[in-house]
Amino acid sequence: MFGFSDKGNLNLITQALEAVGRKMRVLPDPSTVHFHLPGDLSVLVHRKYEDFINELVSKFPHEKEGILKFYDTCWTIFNSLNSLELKSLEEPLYLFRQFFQKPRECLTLAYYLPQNAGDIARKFIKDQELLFFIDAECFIVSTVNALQTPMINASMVLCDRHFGGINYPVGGVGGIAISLADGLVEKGSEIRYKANVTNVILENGKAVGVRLSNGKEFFAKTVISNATRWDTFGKLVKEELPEEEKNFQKNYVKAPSFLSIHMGVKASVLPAGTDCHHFILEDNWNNLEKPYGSIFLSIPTVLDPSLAPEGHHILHIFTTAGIEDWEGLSRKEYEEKKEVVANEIIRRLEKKLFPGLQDSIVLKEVGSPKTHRRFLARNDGTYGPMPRGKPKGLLAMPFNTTSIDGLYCVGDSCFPGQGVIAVAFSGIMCAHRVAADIGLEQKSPVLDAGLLGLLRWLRTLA
Ligand SMILES: NC(=O)c1ccc[n+]([C@@H]2O[C@H](COP(=O)([O-])OP(=O)(O)OC[C@H]3O[C@@H](n4cnc5c(N)ncnc54)[C@H](O)[C@@H]3O)[C@@H](O)[C@H]2O)c1
Ligand SMILES: CC(C)=CCC/C(C)=C/C=C/C(C)=C/C=C/C(C)=C/C=C/C=C(C)/C=C/C=C(C)/C=C/C=C(\C)CCC=C(C)C
Repeated sequence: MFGFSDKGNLNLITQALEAVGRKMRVLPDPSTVHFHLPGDLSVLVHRKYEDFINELVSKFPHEKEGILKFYDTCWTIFNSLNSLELKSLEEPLYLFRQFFQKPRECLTLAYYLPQNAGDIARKFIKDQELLFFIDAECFIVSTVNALQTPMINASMVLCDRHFGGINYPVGGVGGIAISLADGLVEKGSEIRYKANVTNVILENGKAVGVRLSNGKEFFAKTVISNATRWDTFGKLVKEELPEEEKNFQKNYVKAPSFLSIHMGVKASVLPAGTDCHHFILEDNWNNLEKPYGSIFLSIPTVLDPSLAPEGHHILHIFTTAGIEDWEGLSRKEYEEKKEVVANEIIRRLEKKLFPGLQDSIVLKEVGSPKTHRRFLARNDGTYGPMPRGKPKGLLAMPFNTTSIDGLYCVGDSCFPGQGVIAVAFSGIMCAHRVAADIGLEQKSPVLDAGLLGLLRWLRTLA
């Protein structure tokens, strides 16, 4: 996980837990990911920045200068981000204060806001294989290539992995939700589980509450939806799609979902010193973004052996997959297809990394895009938004307010997009905007109207 460090302003998981009086024990991951790429290009992203740069330069010595310039630009952006107090970019008083206190940093961010990582990489780097590598660097966090990945988001992940580092919460990532929920309840909140919202209740065009599938209704001053914008406006709000959302859907499509395999294997199948995270694209760069084209693999027991019985490891293997492949099958066909597709992926891993993998399996569970759709209640099981074409960086991403008074959105279909830290930031922004709107924080209605209008107009330019 990103966001778990004890320094800077971007350790948003640490901060969220702290806010509710919780702290989790974490184990530092010595690397972010081990890339296994076409042409037997192997790159380990070490935690220490210098080690990573040395490794990358050793593979592309002729591009040393370009590599340094590209990643240095990322650091300029990251340092600007990390120096700001993170609050709502839709709240003008805060925004002006930040511009006044940190003009250089804010202007840097404003300058890079409409730009993408691939264009910047091309300014400094000519080697096509290295540009493909930058595509892979972006793809693992955005599900699209570098030309479609906003530079701010790329900089955030390409630097924070070295600054705050990747850290593993002992006991597993499920502990994060449990700790947050415990802390919230202790602070006086109430959480309703198995509460399936089917409607946002509107009164005179204002959101005033929600209705559940069991018919119960809840009323409030403010409704915040963490469902995707496609679900919020396609299912929960029964009105015609507002113009703002039409614009969002014009600029963004649903990213594919995942096929996920969770396996328990005999420990002996992994060579000593195996890294925790791997990304595998065997022999054709053109397959990077294709469904089932590349394979993600995490082995959490490398860091936290207590998760599996002694002598065993857990493998979480996943690859992008679209819902359309999995619709219209009978139960039997569906189960058979999961088996066939999973076995093929396991065969590829066996060939590339772990000979004997198939015979070492003790337990195997396969989830399809339908599983993601069912258990996460996400439209088509989507991983999040993906630009339809080449985006203008983050310019078109909607923030938290919506065209319906009293209704706000958070999550990965809001600025700045996919990723736990990204959605945590969208939560912080939303909390601040709501606090201003209900009178808990300062606000200026005149400036609000001006800024929100300006942002709306900027989005139409993208
Ligand atoms: N790498 C991974 O495997 C992984 C895993 C999980 C999350 N993530 C990150 O998390 C991000 C997603 O975070 P998010 O918060 O936007 O989405 P989310 O899907 O994690 O959270 C949305 C929540 O809303 C609930 N919900 C949806 N519809 C509902 C309804 N009608 N009624 C009641 N509850 C409803 C869901 O159950 C879910 O708990 C992704 O972009 C991804 O980067 C990554
Ligand atoms: C408003 C205007 C107009 C202007 C103004 C200017 C300014 C001031 C601006 C500002 C801005 C800001 C602050 C921004 C922020 C941003 C952020 C925070 C971002 C973030 C991001 C993040 C991200 C993207 C992340 C991501 C991550 C991820 C996705 C991850 C994932 C992972 C996975 C999938 C795993 C892997 C595994 C393997 C390889 C195995």
